[in-house]
Amino acid sequence: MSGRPTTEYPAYQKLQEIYSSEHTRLVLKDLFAQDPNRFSSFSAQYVDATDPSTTFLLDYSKNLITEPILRTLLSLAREAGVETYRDKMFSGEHINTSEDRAVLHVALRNSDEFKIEESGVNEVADVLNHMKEFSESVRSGSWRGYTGKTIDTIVNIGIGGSDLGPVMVTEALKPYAKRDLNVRFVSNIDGTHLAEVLRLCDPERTLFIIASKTFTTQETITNAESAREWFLSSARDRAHVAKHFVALSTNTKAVTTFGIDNANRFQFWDWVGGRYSLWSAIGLTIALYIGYDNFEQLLRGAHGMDKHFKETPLDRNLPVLLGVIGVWYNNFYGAQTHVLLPYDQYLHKFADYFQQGDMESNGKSVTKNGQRVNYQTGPIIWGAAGTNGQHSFYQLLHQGTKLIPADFLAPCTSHNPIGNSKHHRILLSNYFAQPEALAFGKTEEEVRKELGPGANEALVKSKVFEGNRPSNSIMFPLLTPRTLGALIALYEHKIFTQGVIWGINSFDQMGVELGKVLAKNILTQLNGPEDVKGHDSSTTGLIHYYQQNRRE
Ligand SMILES: O=P(O)(O)OC[C@H]1O[C@@H](O)[C@H](O)[C@@H](O)[C@@H]1O
Repeated sequence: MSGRPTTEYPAYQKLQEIYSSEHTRLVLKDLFAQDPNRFSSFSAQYVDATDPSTTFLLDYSKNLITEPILRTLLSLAREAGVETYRDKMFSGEHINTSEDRAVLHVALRNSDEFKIEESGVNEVADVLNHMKEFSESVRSGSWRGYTGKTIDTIVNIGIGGSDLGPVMVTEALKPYAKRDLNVRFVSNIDGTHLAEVLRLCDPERTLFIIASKTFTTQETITNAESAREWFLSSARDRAHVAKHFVALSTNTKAVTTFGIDNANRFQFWDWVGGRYSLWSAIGLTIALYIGYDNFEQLLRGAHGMDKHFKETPLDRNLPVLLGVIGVWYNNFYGAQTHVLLPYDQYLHKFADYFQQGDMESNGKSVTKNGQRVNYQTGPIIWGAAGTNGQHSFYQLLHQGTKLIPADFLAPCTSHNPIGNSKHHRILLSNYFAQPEALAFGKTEEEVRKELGPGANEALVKSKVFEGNRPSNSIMFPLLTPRTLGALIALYEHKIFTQGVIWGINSFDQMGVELGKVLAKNILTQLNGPEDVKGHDSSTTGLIHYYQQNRRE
C-alpha cells in the first residue's frame, strides 16, 4: 500500500520471468506425480490460539505453483510491505489516505489485546454492552411494542455493507437462531422490496433496524421513511416510533432528525468501513437473531484470525498465502475472475458478501499515489452454493476457455444430518470430486478407451477434460459462529494483502459516487420531456421512452 506500482518490485519481474519460462510445464498431474508429499507441503491447518475447536484445513496443493514460485510470491508481498502495512493497520495509522482514516475493523473484535490509539476505540465495549442489553430484552420479550406485544419480526433496512454482512451471517448461522423471531431485509430502493417485506409484518410486533453508517444513503433513508409511514398508519402516535425504530449509525444528528431516540442509536466510528462493519453495531440484527453470546463468538473467531495474520510469518500466514496465490493467477495467468464455492447451503450468501468485500476494496485502477496502474488489480468475485452450480455454470469451469481459480469450502459435519448424514456424504463426495476433476481432467486416451473403437471423433474431443484448473479447498469440522468469524477474517486479510501488493487503497470506494450524483440530477428531470437536459442522445432517448410509456 506504499502506492508503488507492483510491477516495479524485483520479485514481480522475477515472477514474470518464471511465468514465461515455466508456465507450460506447470501441470498439476505432473507436479503431484513428482512429489508424493505435495499435499503436506502445500496445506496447513489453522487452529485458533485460544480455542482449538475453532480450526480449519486449507489445502492449496492444487495450485499451479512450486516451492520457488511460492517463495518469490512471498518476496513480492514482503517487498510491497505487507508486514509493514499490516502493522500500520493494527496500530491505527491512517492507511486509508484518501479519506485520512484509520482502518480498524480489527478493533471491533479485539479482546483488549492489541493496543490501538484512535478516538472511539475505547467506546467499543460500551456499544457491545448496549447491543447485548438491547438484544436480550427483545429476545426475552421484555421489550414490548406500542400495544404491549412482544417483537416477532426484525426488519433490517440498509444497503451495501449495512445489509450484506447481516444477510450473509444470519443465513450462515441459522442453526443458532431464535426461530420464532423472523429477520427480514430491505435494501433495494425498488418499492417492491419494502412492499413485499411489509406484507409479512404486523406493525404491533415489528422492530425496524435502520442501518446506515452515514445515515444519508438515499435508498436506506427513503425505505426508512416509507416504513415509518406504514407503521404510523397503524400506530398513529409518533411517540410510538421509539418502540419500533432503532438506528445503527455514526451520524447522531441525522438519526435525531429522523425521529429516533438517542437511547436507541447504536454508535460506530468512521474507521469502520461499510464492507467491514458486520462486527460493529451493524451486527445488531445478527445479535438479535442468533443471540449476543453467539455474536460474541463470531467476534472471537475473527480475532483469532487477526492474531494469526498479525503474528505468523508470511510463509505460514494463511490470508497471505491465499492473497499471493490469487496474485499469481490475476497478474501472470491473466485470470479475470475468482469463484467462491461453499458446499454448505447455509453459506449461500458468502459469494454475494465478498463481491462487495473484494470488488469494492480492490476494484481500483490508480495507485495510492494517483498513478494509473498498468497491471490487473482486483478480480471479479462470483459464486454459488454447491451442488447447484454444478448443474449450471461448472460446464465452463471444466471445459471453457477461461481460467477460473476456485475456492471450495465445506464443513465435515452438517447441522442437518438427515438420512443418517446421507445427504451430507453425497454433498461432500461432490465437494471432493470437483476440484479433482478440475485439476486432473480426463485425457483423450481415457475417453477413447471408454467409448470403444470407431467412436465419433467430434464426440471424443467434446468429452476430453484438459484439467490443470487450480483450486483451494477449505474444510472445517462444523460451521459454528467462531469458525465463520475466522473464515470471514481470513478473506478480509487476503483482500488486504492483495491491495498492498497492488499499491492501491483498499478502503475507499470513490467509484460508487458518480452514478449517485447523476441519478440525483436525473430525478429532477423525470416529470416531462422539456425537463430532460444535458445528456447524450442515448440517455435522453431512454428517459423519453419512460416518460411516454409510464402508467402512474
Ligand atoms: O451504511 P451506509 O452509509 O448507508 O452506506 C451503505 C453503502 O453505501 C454505498 O454507497 C457504499 O459503496 C458502501 O460501501 C456502503 O456500505
